[in-house]
Amino acid sequence: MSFAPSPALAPNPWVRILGALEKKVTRHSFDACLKPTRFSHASGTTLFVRVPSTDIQETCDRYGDIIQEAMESLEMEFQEVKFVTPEQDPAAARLRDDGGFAPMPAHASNAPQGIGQRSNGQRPGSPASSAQQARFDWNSAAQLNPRYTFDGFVIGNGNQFARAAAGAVAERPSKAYNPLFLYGGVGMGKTHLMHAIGHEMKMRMPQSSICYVSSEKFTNEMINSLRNDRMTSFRDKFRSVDLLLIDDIQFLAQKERTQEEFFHTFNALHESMKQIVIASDRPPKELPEIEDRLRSRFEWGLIADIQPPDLETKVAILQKKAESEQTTLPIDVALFIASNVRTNVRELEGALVRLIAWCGLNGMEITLPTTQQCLKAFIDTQVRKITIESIQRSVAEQFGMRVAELKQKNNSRSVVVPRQIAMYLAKQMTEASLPEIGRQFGGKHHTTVMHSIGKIDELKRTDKDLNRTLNKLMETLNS
Ligand SMILES: Nc1ncnc2c1ncn2[C@@H]1O[C@H](COP(=O)(O)OP(=O)(O)OP(=O)(O)O)[C@@H](O)[C@H]1O
Repeated sequence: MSFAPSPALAPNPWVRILGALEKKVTRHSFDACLKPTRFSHASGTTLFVRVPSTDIQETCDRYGDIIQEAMESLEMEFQEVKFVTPEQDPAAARLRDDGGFAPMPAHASNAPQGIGQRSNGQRPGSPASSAQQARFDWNSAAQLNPRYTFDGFVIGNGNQFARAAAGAVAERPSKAYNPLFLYGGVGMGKTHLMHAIGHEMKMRMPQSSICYVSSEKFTNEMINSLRNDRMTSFRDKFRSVDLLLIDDIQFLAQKERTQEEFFHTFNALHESMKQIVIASDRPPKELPEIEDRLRSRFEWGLIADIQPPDLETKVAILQKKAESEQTTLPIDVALFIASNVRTNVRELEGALVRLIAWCGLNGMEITLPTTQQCLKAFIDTQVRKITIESIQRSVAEQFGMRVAELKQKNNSRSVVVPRQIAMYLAKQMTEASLPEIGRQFGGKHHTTVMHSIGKIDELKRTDKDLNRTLNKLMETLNS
């Protein structure tokens, strides 16, 4: 029997399963994780269900057993449910290629009223639902993570200024600070704060259109629109929002055409008193490959940084996250995790998720000894973790230069070779992707990183000195 969906007629099997699940999980878990999901498509006996983020995907995967039970009790012929993020979903990819925005347009989800995001009131397939002819339906596409709220954000010394600024912007959009520019290291809560602004504004002004987009997605969509001669609808779409939340702005480095387009989007929104919030891994003045006119606009409003959390804040974050998982975390356990996981809040959460799952699966209570046992390998890797920063430091020391020089736009041989070596080591010794490596070297394009790695690979075959240097650096980093 084939379950290929015919959007207008086929009953939505996922909605029936959700109906059953609603009775089996807590209201909080249902609202946070299951409610934002959408039926994507069916293939054979597998149902594909779209989730807005990998976090939610991980949590939904844990419901495998009760989903199985629900399918059996509903006498469905499906064997399995696969949760896919918009990036992993072929159906979403088709929409993206079509120039639509990646996640879950209301007409693609066949979603029931009352579950998930608000409907825009249009009938699926009606002429007005076409992205070409109607204003883009930001209600269905805002992509806000339901867990990233102000309530779920723990305030500490390192983030209180950014949190206060975000609160002011959400309360008085375009009147408090416009733009608000948030910056800070990896996993420090910039995205969380942006989404929280979106949620708060939506609550205060339900009719407002909110767009959260990474600069990478903005770029990709612009390229698609250029290719398909749809720039007018692209512009209309982004210039029709009341709140634009744009993440990872550093990715606009060297993308001149996208910077130009974003410059006009920024001006159009600012002039019409719409709020703009920008997040970046560094302050505007350290974005050398962003045009001056754009950088100066980033400095128009308020710039707020987020510093790494101190021990107390990390403990409070862990307890808050445990609470939302309905788990009690003893204080000694929270202190142990907080003092051993030193990288960022994302890793902190990773350790907690692992601990809860491990204790749950083994039927064990969360105590200090079980935590030490469960997180041993995790913490060992943390201790040994080689980062791009540590590579940059070692390479800079080896060549008697400053780390900043490795990131600057300087093409003299004395800088290019150490930079290529550092990029090569970053690829070999960390799990960072090419774009991430490029990002940490002053916003270099991933093709530049690829070229650098290729160059070192090639030289290594004949250059003994280079091999000696590489071995020495690897030894230092590993020790
Ligand atoms: N102060 C905080 N309170 C509660 N949770 C936090 C806090 N800071 C960070 N987090 C959590 O840490 C995780 C990573 O945060 P987020 O994705 O916002 O980081 P980011 O700064 O945007 O990182 P990146 O630069 O890698 O995108 C999220 O799950 C977020 O909820």
